[in-house]
Amino acid sequence: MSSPLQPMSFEFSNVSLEMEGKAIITDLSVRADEHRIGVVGRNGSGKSTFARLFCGLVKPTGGTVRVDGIDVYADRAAALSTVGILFQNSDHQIIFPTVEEELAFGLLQKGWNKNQASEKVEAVLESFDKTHWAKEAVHRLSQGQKRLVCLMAVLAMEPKAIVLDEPYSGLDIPTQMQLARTLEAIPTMLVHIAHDPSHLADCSRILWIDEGRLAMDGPPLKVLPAFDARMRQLGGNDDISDLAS
Ligand SMILES: Nc1ncnc2c1ncn2[C@@H]1O[C@H](COP(=O)(O)OP(=O)(O)OP(=O)(O)O)[C@@H](O)[C@H]1O
Repeated sequence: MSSPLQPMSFEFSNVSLEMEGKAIITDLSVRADEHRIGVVGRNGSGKSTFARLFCGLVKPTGGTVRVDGIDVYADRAAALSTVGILFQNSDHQIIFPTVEEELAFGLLQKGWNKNQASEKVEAVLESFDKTHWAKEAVHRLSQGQKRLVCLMAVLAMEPKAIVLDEPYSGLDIPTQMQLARTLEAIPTMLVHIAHDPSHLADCSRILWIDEGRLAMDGPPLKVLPAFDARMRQLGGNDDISDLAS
């Protein structure tokens, strides 16, 4: 997993998304080719929606999303090999009863045969020293363990870019540190959504999304202190009922 960084880029061109008559993302344009990109924003600002658009899981109402030049919504087959997503909630990602089935699913979807898929699953489990998990019932694993299963399933697909939606939420500190080391070694583009700015200090670029728009875009030393100051200001003033809508 310490192979050289692969050149990658993504581009949102005037992307908008409305759901149930409400603007969730509004005219968002951004192009990036950095390998570590952070995304911050308040609850409900549109970060997870950005992640779903990035992976082509939802059709923009306007504009296009291209990752490595591929229109990820229009070309689902190419998108499968291009982008991966680690969902905020592992239970939204996991659909199979055992770890090996979960890891094989995406590969079979990609057109691999059963033998190819099971060889790859074994190799991925081995790279994480988790071969003993192969037959394990996923529902018996802890949240942190499930997160690792989801990450392994994404990595098995060898996507060129991975969106991580709050990968550390609900994990204890040792598990966070282990996961951080694993993520650090991944040679693909990582787009990391986080509430805690300290998790994004190693990113080379930060996108701050606010009310579905790009509020600020730049290096972490510029964006994170501004974001942090604004969040503290809001936290000082806000009533708990005043969640971002
Ligand atoms: N299926 C849906 N239908 C209508 N509105 C939706 C739907 N999914 C999300 N939204 C709305 O879109 C907005 C953005 O949601 P999103 O999950 O992208 O926010 P977020 O920034 O990831 O929030 P959080 O930090 O709380 O995870 C919210 O106002 C949410 O209520």
